[in-house]
Amino acid sequence: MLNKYARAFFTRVLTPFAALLIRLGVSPDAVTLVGTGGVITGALVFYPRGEFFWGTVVITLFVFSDLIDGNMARQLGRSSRWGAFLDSTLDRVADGAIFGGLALWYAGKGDDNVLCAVTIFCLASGQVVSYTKARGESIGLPVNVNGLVERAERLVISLVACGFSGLHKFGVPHIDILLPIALWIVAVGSAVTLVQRVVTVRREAAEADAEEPTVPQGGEAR
Ligand SMILES: CCCCCCCC/C=C\CCCCCCCC(=O)OC[C@H](COP(=O)(O)O[C@@H]1[C@H](O)[C@H](OP(=O)(O)O)[C@@H](O)[C@H](O)[C@H]1O)OC(=O)CCCCCCC/C=C\CCCCCCCC
Ligand SMILES: Nc1ccn([C@@H]2O[C@H](COP(=O)(O)O)[C@@H](O)[C@H]2O)c(=O)n1
Ligand SMILES: [Mg+2]
Ligand SMILES: [Mg+2]
Repeated sequence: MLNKYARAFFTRVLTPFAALLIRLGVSPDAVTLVGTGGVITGALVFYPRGEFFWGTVVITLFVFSDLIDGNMARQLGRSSRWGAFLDSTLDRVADGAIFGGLALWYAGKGDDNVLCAVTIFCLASGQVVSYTKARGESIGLPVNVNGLVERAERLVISLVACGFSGLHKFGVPHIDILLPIALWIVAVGSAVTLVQRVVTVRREAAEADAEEPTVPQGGEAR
């Protein structure tokens, strides 16, 4: 949903900044790499210590690089297969760091086994949700579904809740309840999205097999 409705807005807002980076000689790949490095640093330095506010500020500053790199590549007319691969692969790394950092908090000083498990479920299910699309497309299916909770939703729900929960350390009472609520929402939403995508791939695969029973290249069991 966000990908559909918010992307156009952020493209307009970020295009001048992307153009500036191009004029400065920065490459899209450099933005992808630096952005991911910033997200990993923010997540793994701050979240395991329960510093949710500052962790979220750092992550937010860098996570928008994911919208800037593609924008730069398109302005340059240099959208490439390599760029698409790098972008998607590093998305998975960044997501792993964000939910991994939160899981480390709950496994350590946060001391909550249930929320630790929910956070690990968010991490794993988010990665599998993305994999369903990538694998479905790699065997030649359109995978014509996005589902309830895509990556942008997972990030916005988690980061907004995390940032506000961090205000608890500055004396705002009860606000830290937002993070557990958000993690449960992301966990349930990701499970629903997974089912939506698997059902779609199953239907599309059956239709494709009925038309052409040969397994496409790269489609063998892995
Ligand atoms: C006192 C209050 C304290 C609060 C502190 C700060 C609060 C922080 C608030 C918000 C931060 C959230 C920002 C997160 C936005 C980033 C979203 C983003 O990067 O989305 C990525 C996505 C890129 O798509 P790609 O095509 O590159 O990625 C594909 C995707 O990963 C697929 O995954 P799947 O969906 O299948 O699971 C993969 O399959 C595929 O391989 C991969 O290529 O971009 C979008 O989707 C575009 C939409 C972006 C919408 C952004 C909405 C932001 C909303 C609110 C912003 C609030 C602004 C706050 C600014 C604060 C500044 C300090
Ligand atoms: N280093 C990069 C990053 C991205 N691309 C291209 O942009 C597409 C992703 O666009 P976003 O707006 O979601 O970032 C990606 O599929 C590539 O085509 C690139 O070429 N190089
Ligand atoms: Mg990107
Ligand atoms: Mg991306």
